[in-house]
Amino acid sequence: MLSLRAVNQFYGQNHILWDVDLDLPPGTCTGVLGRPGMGKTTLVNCIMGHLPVNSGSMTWQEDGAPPKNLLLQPMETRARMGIGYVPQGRHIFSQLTIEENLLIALLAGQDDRHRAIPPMVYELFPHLYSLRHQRSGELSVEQQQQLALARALVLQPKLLILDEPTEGMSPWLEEEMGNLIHRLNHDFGLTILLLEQRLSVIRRVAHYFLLLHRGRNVAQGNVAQLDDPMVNMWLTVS
Ligand SMILES: Nc1ncnc2c1ncn2[C@@H]1O[C@H](COP(=O)(O)OP(=O)(O)OP(=O)(O)O)[C@@H](O)[C@H]1O
Repeated sequence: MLSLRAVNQFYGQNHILWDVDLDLPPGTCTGVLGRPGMGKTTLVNCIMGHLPVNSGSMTWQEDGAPPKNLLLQPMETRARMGIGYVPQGRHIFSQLTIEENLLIALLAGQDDRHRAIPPMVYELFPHLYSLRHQRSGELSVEQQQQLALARALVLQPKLLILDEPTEGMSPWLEEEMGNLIHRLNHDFGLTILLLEQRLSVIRRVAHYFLLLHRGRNVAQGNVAQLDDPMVNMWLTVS
């Protein structure tokens, strides 16, 4: 579905991503791990087109369709092509109602396929349906995270990118979020790229992992290979 090869990115003179390779096969869930500041969000910003890539390639391919050079697609087109994004910190419009937040997200679709909020959104989040006329700023952390997810789903993405979805959540809510991510991946067939500090979540829902350290992928593979020595070397903060 998405392949990155030798992606490099700079903030001014600072070289942030170094030759990053990543493959996201359709229907898989991949966790991106790393200590704070190691380049996870920068990588996603490059995929979404929020930041320019200095060198390397990004190829998007859907079943039976010819591959597309993602780097040639403007930011708005990437969302329409099927890449959904839930940013860290959610960034919902707190003065607007739940429904207004969802309708604004729908505007980005700009075509006949995206005229109404798809039924699966309120099926997944029945609470949001009953509260749909409530201002988003009045929602709990969990409900706000659900809204951020729902907003990314209104354009019915094929790839969903989640940046720290369990941030600020209790262990119980973390488990609920894990269930939801698993459902989106397993039952709805979404390909998922999950940036997550909590190893328990990655181990539970991801098939593959990519470990970033100072902007380089120092390890990647099947999530079963993510053992304690690797965790101690690259993830434990001393
Ligand atoms: N706007 C910016 N201008 C300059 N440098 C930046 C900018 N944003 C991030 N950086 C630097 O890029 C590096 C990678 O940051 P990034 O936010 O991608 O890391 P991260 O792994 O997502 O961290 P976190 O887990 O804290 O979100 C860091 O050294 C950071 O200081």
